[in-house]
Amino acid sequence: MEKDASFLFGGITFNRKKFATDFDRFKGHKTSDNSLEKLELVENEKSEMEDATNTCVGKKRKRKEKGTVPDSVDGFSVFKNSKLKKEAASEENDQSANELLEGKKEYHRQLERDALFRKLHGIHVSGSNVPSPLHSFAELRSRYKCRLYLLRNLAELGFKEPTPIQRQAIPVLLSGRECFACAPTGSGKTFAFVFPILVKLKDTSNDGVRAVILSPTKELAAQTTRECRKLAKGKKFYIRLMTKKLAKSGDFSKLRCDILISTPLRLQFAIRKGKLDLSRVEFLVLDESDKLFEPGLLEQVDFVVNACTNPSILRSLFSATLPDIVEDRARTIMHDAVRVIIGRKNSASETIKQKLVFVGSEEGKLLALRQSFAESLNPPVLVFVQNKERAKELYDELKLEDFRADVIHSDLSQTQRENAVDNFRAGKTWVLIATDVVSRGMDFKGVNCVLNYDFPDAAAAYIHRIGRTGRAGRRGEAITFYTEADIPFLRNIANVITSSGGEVPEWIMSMTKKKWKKHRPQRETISTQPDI
Ligand SMILES: Nc1ncnc2c1ncn2[C@@H]1O[C@H](COP(=O)(O)OP(=O)(O)OP(=O)(O)O)[C@@H](O)[C@H]1O
Repeated sequence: MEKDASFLFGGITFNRKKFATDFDRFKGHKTSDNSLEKLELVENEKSEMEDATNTCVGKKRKRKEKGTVPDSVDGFSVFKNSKLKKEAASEENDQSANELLEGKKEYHRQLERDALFRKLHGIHVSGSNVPSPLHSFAELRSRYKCRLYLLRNLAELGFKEPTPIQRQAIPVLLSGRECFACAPTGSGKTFAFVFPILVKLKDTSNDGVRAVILSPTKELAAQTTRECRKLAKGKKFYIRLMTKKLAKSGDFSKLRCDILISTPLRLQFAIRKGKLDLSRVEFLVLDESDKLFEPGLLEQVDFVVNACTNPSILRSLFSATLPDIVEDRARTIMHDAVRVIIGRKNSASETIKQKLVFVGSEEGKLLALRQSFAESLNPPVLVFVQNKERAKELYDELKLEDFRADVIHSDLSQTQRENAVDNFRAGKTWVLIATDVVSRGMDFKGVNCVLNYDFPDAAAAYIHRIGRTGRAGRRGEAITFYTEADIPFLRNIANVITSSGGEVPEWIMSMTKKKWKKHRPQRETISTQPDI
């Protein structure tokens, strides 16, 4: 983390009023935090009352002892009535005390039920007053008065029940709490932050941009925009993707926009041009937050965060990998945020079968790749290499073969990149050679295999790359080639494999863990052509 991160999110305070929605759901329900407060309040009042009664009784006793208080006398109703009233009041007190006690017990029973339910779904939370997880999408209506169109859209998308991250992060955000969340790749994080935004914004308005979603890449920003529109279907919201053209010449003072999805650079550019006011932004999502916190993007992100000056803004951080340093930073600035971790932090999805393959040297890789494709090519396959030069080289080697290869990297035009993604999605391309430009967040449905032709430069990169397969509960396969030069870094990947239920040879596990600095060795050119 760079030093300048210190002012990231500075000056924003948590608005306690935001608890109101979640408290509301407990109205008439004995388990609310609010009712707990009430309980405590009334209990205090009750004990004060008891003290007062005791004092009275004491005084009465004393007076009685002194013989100054007459017993009730027939015909003197004033004494009789006051005694009856006292008895009735004390009965009422007893009754409400019992009810309150029962309410308190029920509140604790609810906490236990929540804990059990979270355990069942691998949900780990920390923070105060964490709202109960969702048991079903239908609860969104009863608890948060979510509009019917949203539930209809979820049903149309074929979503039967919330994923674990959705079960917990949606209530957190809908309760007006900030959130940092870490959940495996392909586990539905996108809807976990898009859904609350749509519920809370209710309708389109003329107020300007009210929600901003930051994504580290243009591809991911475009995908999130599409997902957002899918969920908002049937409702007139202005959901815009920040394109190059919009950033350059869009006049946001004249353009309706409720939700804006952008990369940090484009957003920074538009703000600097003075045509974009983010002072009314109510929701700011940093998707793939650990990537956004990396040097290079951090300054731009910081700029955007500082432009969102609404004091009651709700910020949230989502990623499949949440390094301690990012979490620590988030903790110091998001004081009342809820932390939601699904499964084990920084681990891969358990639906991916992971395999390490020793290929000796760089030369061995092409051979191993061809052999692997010849034995069992199960398209679509995503092949990751270290950089764009190597992506071009590998593509040159494979383009003439009959497994319909294509390539995507940052040197291609936006249209070429979009075409590469679309063709792969449509099944026209079987093998897509890629750099890390598509390693995060991209939801290519049905990728059967991810092949790390070049060893990833960090454990987080590994988790995101292989996370392009095995999504939304489907099975997937991940193969990672390693050479002699990669061996010192094997242990870090091996840890990811074992923590998601996979097996690795004992000798790898007995290696010492390398303090991971980005492992980007100089690799030999990919070519079977003889050197001239
Ligand atoms: N409740 C649900 N039931 C079934 N499928 C769902 C549900 N929610 C989301 N999905 C689907 O799961 C897939 C993965 O979702 P998404 O892209 O949000 O994952 P993610 O957690 O953001 O992954 P990554 O970490 O790679 O960005 C998508 O195809 C999405 O449509």
